[in-house]
Amino acid sequence: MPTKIRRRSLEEDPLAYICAPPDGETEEQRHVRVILEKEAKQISDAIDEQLSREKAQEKKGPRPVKVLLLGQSESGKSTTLKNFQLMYDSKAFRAERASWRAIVQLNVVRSIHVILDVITRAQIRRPTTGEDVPPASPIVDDELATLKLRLSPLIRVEEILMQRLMPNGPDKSDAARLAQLTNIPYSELPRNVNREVAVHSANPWKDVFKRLVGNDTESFDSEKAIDWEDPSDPGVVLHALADDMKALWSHRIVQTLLDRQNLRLQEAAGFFLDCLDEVTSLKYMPSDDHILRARLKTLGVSEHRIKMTSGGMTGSISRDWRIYDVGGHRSLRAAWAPYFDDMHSIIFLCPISAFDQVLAEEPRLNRLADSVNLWTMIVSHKLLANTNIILFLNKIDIMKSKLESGIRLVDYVNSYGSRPNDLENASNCASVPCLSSFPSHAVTNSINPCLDLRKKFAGIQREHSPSSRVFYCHMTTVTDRKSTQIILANIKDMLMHQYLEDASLIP
Ligand SMILES: Nc1nc2c(ncn2[C@@H]2O[C@H](COP(=O)(O)OP(=O)(O)OP(=O)(O)O)[C@@H](O)[C@H]2O)c(=O)[nH]1
Ligand SMILES: [Mg+2]
Repeated sequence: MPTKIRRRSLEEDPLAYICAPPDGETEEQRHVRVILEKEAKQISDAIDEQLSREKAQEKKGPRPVKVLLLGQSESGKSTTLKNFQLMYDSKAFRAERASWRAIVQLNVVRSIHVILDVITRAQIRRPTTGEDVPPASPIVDDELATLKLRLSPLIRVEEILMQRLMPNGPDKSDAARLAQLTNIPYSELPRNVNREVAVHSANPWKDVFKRLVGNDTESFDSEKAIDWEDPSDPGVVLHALADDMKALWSHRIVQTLLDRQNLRLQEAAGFFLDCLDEVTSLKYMPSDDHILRARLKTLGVSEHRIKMTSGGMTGSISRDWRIYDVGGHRSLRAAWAPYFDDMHSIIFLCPISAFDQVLAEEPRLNRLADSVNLWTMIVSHKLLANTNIILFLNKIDIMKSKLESGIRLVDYVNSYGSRPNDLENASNCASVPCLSSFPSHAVTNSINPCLDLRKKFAGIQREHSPSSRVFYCHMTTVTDRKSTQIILANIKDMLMHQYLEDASLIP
């Protein structure tokens, strides 16, 4: 029996609104949610304790500059952190290169599994009776069926990679959460479609991958870190299956099937099928760009310490920075709040290209609408009243290619009207109703989100901030190193300057 739960409004309690249970929650779902919330509360209390210990410690020296990355899942938070590391802690970034090789390999296997699932569905729906299958639906021929069979060793590759990544098995709490959200037992979720690779922040990143790189912690340069002679290295199987994977990806029927299902794999996170020659080569080592494009979901909150130096008229100054990367999945957002106190700056990422998508964890909620709800919650939060807010309207590259391919904004954003379907117009469109007023259960066609995103987000910030504050907005593609590094360098200098001003070191 669905239980009616009164939704608290954004004005009453923004955080409760954002974390509110989905409409029509059943008793069983409520039971699982209550257990998970209890777990989350315990974690949150432990974080509070840890933070107050750290604060006591910090009083002994100069305060570090603290930056919190926020935004929904797949908005680009971890990718922004990677850019920071690449620029200012390149030794640590290099040390992780061998580990990212495994993630890229997992990403490749995942994309292939998505295709194999599509083929399986097409085979099941073979039009023997003709019911509910369009007459022009492509039939999986023998060649494709054989290719599918030949690629079955990839299941073993995935298992080996997952075992190395998570020697203690998948994170059960995440499994429970995902199962609860989809109503399908976790063990029965389609392989690789919903089972995203995720590593909990409690597992230190490098420790997880020591298993891949061996015990020599000093051998940071990746060539030496990998045992190239290891016959069980997943790279060997991937190399052997490279031609079959390429044949599958370029197969006419596969492309038609993907098209029919509106599956735009090229725009999905962790897409590497267009460079299979490179990523399946025997001595493959991911480039910086591949690392930025690799997808690994974040669970929990991880803290990254980087020493930053800023030069100026008064000489150069070094400070410790703490950058916090959080998981953006809906069930993980309750862990954000303990970090709000004492934060210098928030970088909030909104993937604007997601205007035509819904949240994986709440399929009735448009992703742009979710970002706007989150944004409203963040800017109106009292604990963040004096925190700088930097907004990244991210994934501009995907936005551009979507608009160019004819995906019509008007189909998702009613207020866009008959304006031309291009990026410039999309980002300059004015006169739009307040996004936060549209119902969260609305499906894309009936919502009325604004298209003047810059103006709209800035307007919400002005309207909802408890007091006036520093606010910057950038249109970003954080997988693009060059443009992102310019933006991050500016942010670093701005925050350092402000830090010194606050400490009265600059008049
Ligand atoms: N094309 C493109 N891909 C991007 C961009 N920003 C991020 N991505 C990719 O999107 C995927 C998700 O990015 P992440 O940084 O892992 O997202 P996140 O916000 O940390 O997600 P969670 O950890 O689930 O909260 C990765 O594969 C990134 O490479 C962008 O501007 N353009
Ligand atoms: Mg992340």
